[in-house]
Amino acid sequence: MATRIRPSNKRCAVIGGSGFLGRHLVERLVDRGYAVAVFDIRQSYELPGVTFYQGDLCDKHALLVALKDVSIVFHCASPAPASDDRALFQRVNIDGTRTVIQACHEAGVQKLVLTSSASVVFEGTDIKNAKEDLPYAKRPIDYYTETKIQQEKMVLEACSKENDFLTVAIRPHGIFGPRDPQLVPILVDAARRGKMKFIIGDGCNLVDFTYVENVVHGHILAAERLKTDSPLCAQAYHITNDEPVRFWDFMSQILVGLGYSAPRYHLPYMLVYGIALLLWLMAFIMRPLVQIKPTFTPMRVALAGTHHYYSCARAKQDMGYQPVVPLKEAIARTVESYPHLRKGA
Ligand SMILES: NC(=O)C1=CN([C@@H]2O[C@H](COP(=O)(O)OP(=O)(O)OC[C@H]3O[C@@H](n4cnc5c(N)ncnc54)[C@H](O)[C@@H]3O)[C@@H](O)[C@H]2O)C=CC1
Ligand SMILES: CC(C)CCC[C@@H](C)[C@H]1CC[C@H]2C3=C(CC[C@]12C)[C@@]1(C)CCC(=O)C[C@@H]1CC3
Repeated sequence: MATRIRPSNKRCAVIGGSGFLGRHLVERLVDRGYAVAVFDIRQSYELPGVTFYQGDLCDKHALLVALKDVSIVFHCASPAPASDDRALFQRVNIDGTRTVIQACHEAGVQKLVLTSSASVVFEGTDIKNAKEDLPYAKRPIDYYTETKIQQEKMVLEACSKENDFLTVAIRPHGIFGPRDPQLVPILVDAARRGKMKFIIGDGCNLVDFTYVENVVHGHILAAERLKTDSPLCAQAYHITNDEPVRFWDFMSQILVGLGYSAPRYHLPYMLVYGIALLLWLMAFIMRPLVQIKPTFTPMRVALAGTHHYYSCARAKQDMGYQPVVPLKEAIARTVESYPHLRKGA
């Protein structure tokens, strides 16, 4: 029988490594002495120790070139949730992830770490300190979440000790930090257009916002602790800041830090949700004629007006996870990193 040569444990690939989370992950991996291959549809930066492979993860042949001699693959590519494009989510998150698994098998990759999402259990109603054993959402709030569920199931089911291929899923929630193209820019855009005067609901709902470096730390711990005899095989792990915060306090701290006023006036949750649903339906019907992108989508309103925070006790127990940057420090670093989004800039 031919002996399979084991690729170096310090050679890994980051699929989606040009993105917000992916780039932070790549930078940390390089600091830790890994040789990194980035596979992405775009190249957004250059870094010593990193080789870029531009391609679509649905293309197995392109992937195989990037995965040569790689022992660990981090899969953190996805279309943006805001794209709301069902066919695209299906193609990239489901068909594409199937292709990633096949390519890993063919390239002799030993570990696959998937970036899933804590939202896989979120149905638009309160979630308080949920553990990972909560069932997947039966009615996911959008196509993005629907395909993240199927993606996670597929990756965890692919775990096979016999075939020397181990998998684990990380479920972050509300990632934020320097270079994030979503949370802070969307918030500032809404504030600049005078849309951040209102608090949806009573403003007491607790939410997890997780600093990007903590999410990166969770991914690297998972990869390094994933072994045949470890409890991590085929498991999902919440990775949070472990400091649930009032959604509107968090938004206010970012806004005030950047020189904008904090939202003050309360609006009933059901009223705003109803309006958002109506606007979403109108945008959907008019899609062939005109592209409308409402700020307050039903998904964002649900996220802004309900409790959704998660226990990371399993990650603490199985991989020794602890957040490395506390929330206060994380908010300060984030605010400082967006000088161009300050009021008046
Ligand atoms: N941002 C957040 O709050 C959260 C994000 N996540 C997950 O974390 C992961 C990373 O998210 P972000 O860094 O925020 O997103 P991002 O949009 O900044 O990065 C995603 C990257 O994937 C790449 N990509 C997309 N389609 C591709 C394809 N077909 N082939 C190759 N590359 C492709 C993009 O070019 C981009 O560089 C995603 O899987 C997302 O579902 C999970 C929970 C929360
Ligand atoms: C206009 C305001 C009411 C809201 C502005 C902030 C929002 C853009 C963000 C607040 C919570 C965020 C969040 C995500 C994206 C950005 C927010 C909606 C995710 C949907 C990103 C992908 C995930 O997997 C789950 C995240 C939950 C929280």
